[in-house]
Amino acid sequence: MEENKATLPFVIDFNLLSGHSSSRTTTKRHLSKMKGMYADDLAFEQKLSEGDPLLYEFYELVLPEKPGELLFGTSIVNPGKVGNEYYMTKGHFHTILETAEVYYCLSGEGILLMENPEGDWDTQEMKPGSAVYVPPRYAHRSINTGNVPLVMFFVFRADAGHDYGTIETKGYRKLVVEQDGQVAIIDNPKFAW
Ligand SMILES: O=P(O)(O)OC[C@H]1O[C@H](O)[C@H](O)[C@@H](O)[C@@H]1O
Ligand SMILES: [Fe+2]
Repeated sequence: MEENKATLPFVIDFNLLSGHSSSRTTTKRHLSKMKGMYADDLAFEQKLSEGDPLLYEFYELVLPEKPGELLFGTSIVNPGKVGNEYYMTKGHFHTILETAEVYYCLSGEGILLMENPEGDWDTQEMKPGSAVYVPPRYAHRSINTGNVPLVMFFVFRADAGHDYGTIETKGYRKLVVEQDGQVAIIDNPKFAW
Protein backbone atom coordinates (compact mmCIF):
# COMPACT_ATOMS: atom_id res chain seq x y z
CA MET A 1 0.00 0.00 0.00
CA GLU A 2 1.37 3.42 -0.94
CA GLU A 3 2.36 5.67 1.94
CA ASN A 4 0.29 8.74 1.19
CA LYS A 5 -2.75 7.13 -0.34
CA ALA A 6 -5.83 7.49 1.84
CA THR A 7 -7.32 4.23 3.05
CA LEU A 8 -10.75 3.72 1.55
CA PRO A 9 -13.76 2.26 3.38
CA PHE A 10 -14.14 -1.49 3.02
CA VAL A 11 -16.03 -4.42 4.50
CA ILE A 12 -14.80 -7.90 5.33
CA ASP A 13 -16.73 -10.92 6.58
CA PHE A 14 -15.79 -13.03 9.60
CA ASN A 15 -17.91 -16.05 10.47
CA LEU A 16 -19.23 -15.80 14.02
CA LEU A 17 -18.58 -19.45 14.85
CA SER A 18 -15.47 -20.36 12.90
CA GLY A 19 -13.89 -16.90 12.79
CA HIS A 20 -12.95 -17.49 9.16
CA SER A 21 -13.23 -14.99 6.35
CA SER A 22 -14.23 -16.06 2.85
CA SER A 23 -12.02 -13.42 1.21
CA ARG A 24 -8.66 -13.73 3.02
CA THR A 25 -6.16 -16.35 4.13
CA THR A 26 -4.78 -16.83 7.62
CA THR A 27 -1.27 -16.80 9.02
CA LYS A 28 -0.76 -20.21 10.64
CA ARG A 29 1.36 -21.21 13.61
CA HIS A 30 2.10 -24.88 13.99
CA LEU A 31 3.64 -26.58 17.02
CA SER A 32 7.14 -26.40 15.50
CA LYS A 33 6.96 -22.58 15.68
CA MET A 34 6.53 -22.74 19.48
CA LYS A 35 9.79 -24.34 20.52
CA GLY A 36 10.69 -23.47 24.11
CA MET A 37 7.37 -21.76 24.77
CA TYR A 38 5.74 -24.65 26.63
CA ALA A 39 6.98 -25.61 30.07
CA ASP A 40 7.19 -29.34 29.36
CA ASP A 41 9.95 -29.75 26.73
CA LEU A 42 9.64 -33.53 26.76
CA ALA A 43 5.91 -33.42 26.04
CA PHE A 44 6.64 -30.86 23.30
CA GLU A 45 9.22 -33.09 21.57
CA GLN A 46 6.98 -36.14 21.95
CA LYS A 47 4.04 -34.36 20.34
CA LEU A 48 6.21 -32.95 17.56
CA SER A 49 7.50 -36.45 16.74
CA GLU A 50 3.88 -37.48 16.12
CA GLY A 51 3.23 -34.63 13.67
CA ASP A 52 3.11 -30.85 13.59
CA PRO A 53 -0.43 -29.82 14.56
CA LEU A 54 -1.84 -26.39 13.78
CA LEU A 55 -2.11 -24.60 17.14
CA TYR A 56 -3.58 -21.32 15.93
CA GLU A 57 -4.17 -19.09 12.98
CA PHE A 58 -5.15 -15.47 12.53
CA TYR A 59 -6.12 -12.90 9.94
CA GLU A 60 -3.82 -9.92 9.57
CA LEU A 61 -5.24 -7.22 7.38
CA VAL A 62 -2.86 -5.26 5.22
CA LEU A 63 -3.31 -1.67 6.32
CA PRO A 64 -0.85 1.21 6.71
CA GLU A 65 0.89 0.78 10.06
CA LYS A 66 0.60 4.40 11.08
CA PRO A 67 -1.14 6.39 13.82
CA GLY A 68 -4.81 6.87 13.16
CA GLU A 69 -5.20 3.50 11.42
CA LEU A 70 -6.48 0.37 13.17
CA LEU A 71 -5.53 -3.25 12.63
CA PHE A 72 -8.18 -5.86 13.24
CA GLY A 73 -9.05 -9.46 12.51
CA THR A 74 -9.83 -12.75 14.14
CA SER A 75 -7.63 -15.31 15.83
CA ILE A 76 -8.54 -18.97 16.09
CA VAL A 77 -6.80 -21.11 18.72
CA ASN A 78 -7.43 -24.85 18.42
CA PRO A 79 -8.23 -27.04 21.42
CA GLY A 80 -5.45 -29.27 22.74
CA LYS A 81 -2.57 -29.47 25.19
CA VAL A 82 1.19 -29.90 25.32
CA GLY A 83 1.63 -31.94 28.49
CA ASN A 84 -0.91 -30.32 30.80
CA GLU A 85 -0.56 -26.85 29.23
CA TYR A 86 -3.34 -25.72 26.93
CA TYR A 87 -2.74 -24.64 23.32
CA MET A 88 -2.03 -20.91 23.24
CA THR A 89 -0.68 -18.11 21.11
CA LYS A 90 2.95 -17.02 21.46
CA GLY A 91 1.83 -13.76 22.90
CA HIS A 92 3.60 -10.45 22.61
CA PHE A 93 4.16 -6.98 23.96
CA HIS A 94 3.46 -4.17 21.57
CA THR A 95 6.61 -2.51 20.26
CA ILE A 96 4.97 0.76 21.25
CA LEU A 97 4.45 -0.52 24.78
CA GLU A 98 1.80 2.09 25.60
CA THR A 99 -0.67 0.56 23.16
CA ALA A 100 -3.87 -1.15 24.27
CA GLU A 101 -5.94 -3.75 22.44
CA VAL A 102 -9.51 -5.07 22.61
CA TYR A 103 -10.49 -8.71 22.22
CA TYR A 104 -14.07 -9.87 21.72
CA CYS A 105 -14.82 -13.57 22.05
CA LEU A 106 -17.01 -14.93 19.27
CA SER A 107 -16.99 -18.62 20.17
CA GLY A 108 -15.26 -21.20 22.32
CA GLU A 109 -13.82 -20.60 25.75
CA GLY A 110 -10.46 -19.60 27.09
CA ILE A 111 -8.32 -17.21 29.02
CA LEU A 112 -6.50 -14.05 28.09
CA LEU A 113 -3.24 -13.97 30.06
CA MET A 114 -1.65 -10.55 30.52
CA GLU A 115 1.39 -9.17 32.28
CA ASN A 116 3.38 -5.96 32.24
CA PRO A 117 7.13 -5.40 32.62
CA GLU A 118 6.57 -4.31 36.23
CA GLY A 119 5.32 -7.83 37.04
CA ASP A 120 1.60 -7.12 37.41
CA TRP A 121 -0.36 -9.92 35.77
CA ASP A 122 -3.98 -10.77 35.18
CA THR A 123 -6.19 -13.36 33.54
CA GLN A 124 -9.64 -12.75 32.07
CA GLU A 125 -12.09 -15.41 31.05
CA MET A 126 -13.15 -15.44 27.44
CA LYS A 127 -16.53 -16.81 26.45
CA PRO A 128 -18.87 -15.78 23.64
CA GLY A 129 -19.80 -12.16 24.25
CA SER A 130 -16.83 -11.27 26.50
CA ALA A 131 -14.95 -8.14 25.51
CA VAL A 132 -11.58 -7.92 27.22
CA TYR A 133 -9.52 -4.77 27.45
CA VAL A 134 -5.77 -5.27 27.33
CA PRO A 135 -4.35 -2.06 28.80
CA PRO A 136 -1.19 -0.36 27.56
CA ARG A 137 2.05 -2.12 28.68
CA TYR A 138 0.50 -5.58 29.02
CA ALA A 139 1.78 -8.54 27.01
CA HIS A 140 -1.12 -10.77 26.01
CA ARG A 141 -1.58 -14.42 25.16
CA SER A 142 -4.80 -16.27 24.23
CA ILE A 143 -5.27 -19.74 25.71
CA ASN A 144 -7.93 -22.26 24.68
CA THR A 145 -9.19 -24.09 27.78
CA GLY A 146 -12.15 -25.73 26.01
CA ASN A 147 -12.86 -28.50 23.52
CA VAL A 148 -13.68 -26.39 20.46
CA PRO A 149 -11.73 -23.60 18.71
CA LEU A 150 -11.42 -20.34 20.64
CA VAL A 151 -12.38 -17.57 18.24
CA MET A 152 -11.74 -13.91 19.01
CA PHE A 153 -11.97 -10.63 17.18
CA PHE A 154 -9.25 -8.10 17.97
CA VAL A 155 -8.51 -4.47 17.18
CA PHE A 156 -5.53 -2.27 18.03
CA ARG A 157 -3.60 0.76 16.82
CA ALA A 158 -1.98 -0.03 13.50
CA ASP A 159 1.44 1.34 14.43
CA ALA A 160 1.70 -0.66 17.69
CA GLY A 161 3.96 -3.43 16.33
CA HIS A 162 4.66 -6.86 17.85
CA ASP A 163 7.53 -7.49 20.26
CA TYR A 164 8.00 -11.26 20.55
CA GLY A 165 11.60 -11.22 21.76
CA THR A 166 10.86 -10.55 25.41
CA ILE A 167 8.33 -13.40 25.65
CA GLU A 168 10.56 -15.77 23.69
CA THR A 169 13.52 -15.22 25.98
CA LYS A 170 11.86 -14.64 29.38
CA GLY A 171 8.48 -16.33 29.02
CA TYR A 172 5.41 -15.41 31.05
CA ARG A 173 5.30 -15.46 34.83
CA LYS A 174 2.23 -17.68 34.79
CA LEU A 175 1.06 -20.81 32.96
CA VAL A 176 -2.48 -21.98 32.33
CA VAL A 177 -2.70 -25.74 32.79
CA GLU A 178 -5.15 -28.52 33.46
CA GLN A 179 -4.86 -29.84 36.99
CA ASP A 180 -7.20 -32.57 38.30
CA GLY A 181 -9.56 -31.84 35.42
CA GLN A 182 -9.70 -28.12 36.25
CA VAL A 183 -8.17 -25.02 34.73
CA ALA A 184 -5.35 -23.81 37.00
CA ILE A 185 -3.01 -20.82 36.87
CA ILE A 186 0.42 -21.71 38.18
CA ASP A 187 3.91 -20.17 38.33
CA ASN A 188 6.03 -20.76 35.23
CA PRO A 189 9.06 -22.75 36.40
CA LYS A 190 10.95 -21.58 33.29
CA PHE A 191 10.37 -17.83 33.79
CA ALA A 192 13.70 -15.99 33.62
CA TRP A 193 13.60 -13.43 36.43
O1 LIG B 1 1.08 -12.67 17.54
P1 LIG B 1 0.73 -13.87 18.35
O2 LIG B 1 1.00 -13.72 19.79
O3 LIG B 1 1.36 -15.12 17.77
O4 LIG B 1 -0.82 -14.05 18.22
C1 LIG B 1 -1.44 -13.99 16.98
C2 LIG B 1 -2.33 -12.81 16.77
O5 LIG B 1 -3.25 -12.83 17.79
C3 LIG B 1 -4.00 -11.73 18.04
O6 LIG B 1 -5.31 -11.90 17.92
C4 LIG B 1 -3.41 -10.40 17.85
O7 LIG B 1 -4.17 -9.31 18.10
C5 LIG B 1 -2.61 -10.34 16.64
O8 LIG B 1 -2.01 -9.10 16.56
C6 LIG B 1 -1.62 -11.47 16.71
O9 LIG B 1 -0.63 -11.36 15.79
FE1 LIG C 1 -1.44 -7.38 20.48
